[in-house]
Amino acid sequence: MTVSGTTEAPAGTATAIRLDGVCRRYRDGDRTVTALDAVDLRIPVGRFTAVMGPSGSGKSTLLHCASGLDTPTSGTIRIGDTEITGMRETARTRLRRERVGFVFQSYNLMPSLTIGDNITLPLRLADRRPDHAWLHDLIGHVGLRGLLNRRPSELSGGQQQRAALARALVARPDVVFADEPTGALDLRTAAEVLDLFGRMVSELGQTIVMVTHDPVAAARADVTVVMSDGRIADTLARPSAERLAHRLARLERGAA
Ligand SMILES: Nc1ncnc2c1ncn2[C@@H]1O[C@H](COP(=O)(O)OP(=O)(O)OP(=O)(O)O)[C@@H](O)[C@H]1O
Repeated sequence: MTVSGTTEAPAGTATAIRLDGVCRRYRDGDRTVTALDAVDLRIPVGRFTAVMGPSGSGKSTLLHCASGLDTPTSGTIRIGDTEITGMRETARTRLRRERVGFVFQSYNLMPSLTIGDNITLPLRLADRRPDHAWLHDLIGHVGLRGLLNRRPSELSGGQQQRAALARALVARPDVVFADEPTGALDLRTAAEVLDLFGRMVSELGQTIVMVTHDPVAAARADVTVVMSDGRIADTLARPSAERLAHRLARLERGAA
């Protein structure tokens, strides 16, 4: 398993996402902001990886670049064996649709569609037929059987986030990226959603990458990548929430 201070995948584990020397700079008036500063990172297949760090440390930029939503200024990114840097926008869009799933803090379900239609939307967008056995299993896993004809506004926050996870998984993506997925949930519901993420990893071998501010959420992951000033400060295997909170507090005070 990964240990503090390294950014290697655990020995013998395949790599789902690989970043080499990734920089992302933004122009801000006459200033340049370096959001990612020569990041090298391996995200292992079939593991739950959390990304945390102080506000402005580059977590969202890392997620957007690694998922192909944004393009780095320099460096290379691979999803599996496919290098996504240098791809045209249409090819990247297709790759995201086929191989990447997303879960957002605000669920982003379509209010006018039923939960069932929300979950299968990625298949319709990709013009793919549903695999009915998988769909049946998936809906059982996320505990939404019996709620498929409801609209999102008729579900609790936790149920909506479980629907969003099912939508992210329906096309069997290589990796699911989750951006603060528990940010809008109360503690108990957040714990239930994190349990579900953990089960998708341990039971289905799904690769999940989750950006979070919350040390308690990050502590549920197999590996936590801690960011600071656009760099990776640590990669920690199953750290406790206390250790992560302490690490974050030090980084927020500006200590290394
Ligand atoms: N579009 C942009 N234009 C200019 N600067 C940007 C842009 N997007 C991000 N930045 C800057 O890049 C740095 C990293 O931002 P990023 O959003 O990745 O951090 P973060 O760790 O996700 O922050 P938070 O936890 O507050 O969401 C910050 O200094 C931010 O102000």
